[in-house]
Amino acid sequence: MASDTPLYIGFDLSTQQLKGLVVNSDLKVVHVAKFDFDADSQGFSIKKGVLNNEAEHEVFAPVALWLQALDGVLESLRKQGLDFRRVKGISGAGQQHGSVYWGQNAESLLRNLDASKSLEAQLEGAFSHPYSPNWQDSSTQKECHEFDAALGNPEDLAQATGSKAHHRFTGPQILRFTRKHPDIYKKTSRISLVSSFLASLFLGHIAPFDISDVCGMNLWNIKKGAYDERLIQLCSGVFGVEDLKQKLGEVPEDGGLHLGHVHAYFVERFGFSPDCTVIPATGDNPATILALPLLPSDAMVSLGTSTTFLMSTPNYKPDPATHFFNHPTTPGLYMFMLCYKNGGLAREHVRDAINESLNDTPAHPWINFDKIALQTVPLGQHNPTAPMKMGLFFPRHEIVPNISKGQWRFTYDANTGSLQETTDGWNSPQDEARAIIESQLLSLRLRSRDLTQSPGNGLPSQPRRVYLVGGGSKNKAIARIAGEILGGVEGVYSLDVGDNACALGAAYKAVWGIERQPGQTFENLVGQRWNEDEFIEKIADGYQKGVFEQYGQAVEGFEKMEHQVLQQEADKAHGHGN
Ligand SMILES: Nc1ncnc2c1ncn2[C@@H]1O[C@H](COP(=O)(O)OP(=O)(O)O)[C@@H](O)[C@H]1O
Ligand SMILES: O=C(CO)[C@@H](O)[C@H](O)COP(=O)(O)O
Repeated sequence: MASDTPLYIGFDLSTQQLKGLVVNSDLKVVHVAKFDFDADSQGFSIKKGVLNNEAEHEVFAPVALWLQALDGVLESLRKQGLDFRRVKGISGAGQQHGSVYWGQNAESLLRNLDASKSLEAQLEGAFSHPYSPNWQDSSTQKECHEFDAALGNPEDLAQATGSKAHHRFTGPQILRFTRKHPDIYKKTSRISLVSSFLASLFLGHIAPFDISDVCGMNLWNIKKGAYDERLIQLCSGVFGVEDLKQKLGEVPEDGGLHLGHVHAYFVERFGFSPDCTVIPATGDNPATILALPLLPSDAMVSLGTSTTFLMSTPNYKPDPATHFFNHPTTPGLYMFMLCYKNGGLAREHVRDAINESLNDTPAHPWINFDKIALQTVPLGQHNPTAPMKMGLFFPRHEIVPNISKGQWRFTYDANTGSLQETTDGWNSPQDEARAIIESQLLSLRLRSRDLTQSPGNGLPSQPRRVYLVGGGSKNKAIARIAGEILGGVEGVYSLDVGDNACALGAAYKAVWGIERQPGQTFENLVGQRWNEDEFIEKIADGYQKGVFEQYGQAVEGFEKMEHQVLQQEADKAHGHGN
C-alpha cells in the first residue's frame, strides 16, 4: 500500500557528480541516485567533471552538463519508484565558489520551461557564457592581490569576509571575467552561485544567494550582514557598482526560507506535487555539516575531490590561512573550514603509481595503497631516534599553503629540529601511500589546533569526535591514520550514508525548512529525530597516547617544511624576475 507521508530531496551538485537523495520526516534515507559526469554524460569532453586551459591556469565546467545531469538524476529516481507527489520540499548543495552567467533572456526561458523537452535542450541559450569557473581554477592571482589590498591586507579582508582573497573565490573570478570577457559581462543579466543556480532551475526563476554560500565570494561582510561596498566597487571593474549589485541580487538571512513552489516543468515531467517547496540550496561544505547534529567540539573531514576540514563554532576568529562562513541554518553560529585542492585526486596519483609499480590492476583499486599505508610505520620512523619522513604532494596548485604544483620529500629529525630536503631513505612510490595521508592530515592538525580544546582528564587538545565523510570515507586505512594524527577522544566515525553526507545535509535542510516549528533551530529539530545507533558507525580509534604525541612533534617539522618550500618557491619566482 502506497504511503503518503512526506519526503524531501537533497541534491549535491559537486565536482564529479550530481546526486539526489530522498529522506522521510524521520531523517531516514529512502532513495539515492547519482549521475557521474565523466561516466554518464554525453557530448562533453570533460575529465573529472571539468575542462582545463593550462596556459591560463583556468579550470571550468560546462553549465549544460549540469542540466543534463539534473534530468538524469530525476529520471533515475523515477526508475527507482520514487513517488514524486510525496516530495514536500527540495534543497540542495553546490560545489562552492563556481559562478553561472545568465543571459538577458534567462528569466523568460526559465519561466516558460516546457515539460516535453529536456532542460539542456531549452536552457542552453539562457547563459551569456557556457562555462562556470571551477573551484580548482587558479587564474586570478592578480585579482587576489587587488582584493587583499582593497581593505589593506589579507588579515583585514579575512576579518571582513571570513577569508583572505583566494583564486577560486567568486569576487576575484568575477573581476577577472569583467576584464577577459567585457562584452559578455555587459550582456549578463544575473550571476548565480552553483547552489543558487540549482535552486533557480527548480523555481523557474533566478533564486537568491544562500546566506552561508555567499561567504565564499570575498564580497560579503559577515559582521555587517551586507555586501562590502569597497569590495563591490573593486569587483564591478569599469561597469559600476549598481550594475553588479543588480547582477548579484539580494541575500535573505533565513536558510529555511520558502523560496516558492517547483516550476510546472517538474510537476508535468516527473509528477511532483505543485505545492512542493524549494528551500535555499547552500554550498557543499555548509551542507555537509548539516548531515548530523554537529557539536562545536566535533570535527568533520570531507574526503571528496577536495579535502575539507569543517567545524561549527560560535567563535568568529578569522585568519588568512582559514575560512569562516555564516552557518547555513543557525544565526550566531559559524562554519570554520580548511580547504585543499590536492585531496582525492592527489591520493589517486599515488595509488595508481603503486599499482603500476606492482604491475597490478586490482578489482578494488585501493587495496594495495591501503595495505602498504597500514604496513608502513608512522612517519617511516622505525625507532624514536630515526628521522621522520614527510612530504608535500601537490599535482595541482595548492590553496594552503599557496604553492604551485610539485612534489617535495624531506626527512626531519625531531630531536635536533633539523630538516633536510632529500629522497634518501625514501622507497617511492611505496612510502608515499602513508606519507600522502599523513601530509594531508598533519596540515589539518597544524591549522585547526587553536580551535580544539582539552577534553579533560589531562588529555591534550583534540576534537571530541572526528567524522569522516565524502568518497574517501570508505577507506579504513585513512580512518585509522586520521585517528592517530587528529585524535578524537570518542573515536573516528563515518555516516551510514557513506559518501552522501553532503546530499543528506541538503535533504535535512529541506526537512527543517518545511517542518520546523516557529523559532525551532536546525540543531533542535535534527537532534530530536537523530538516531545515533542507526546513522553513524565508529570506524577507528581516535586518540592513542604515544602516537598522537609523536605526530605532535611531526607537526613542528611539517610547519618548517612548508616554510622552506614557500621560501624556495618565492626565491625561484624572484630569480626569474616575476
Ligand atoms: N576507497 C576509497 N579510498 C580512498 N578514496 C576514495 C575511495 N573511494 C572513492 N575515493 C575518492 O573519493 C573522491 C570522490 O569523492 P566524492 O565525495 O564522491 O566527490 P565530490 O568531490 O565530487 O563530491 C574520488 O576522487 C576518489 O579518489
Ligand atoms: O572550494 C571548495 C571549498 O572552498 C571545495 O570544497 C568545493 O566546494 C568543491 O568540493 P567537492 O566537489 O570536493 O565536494
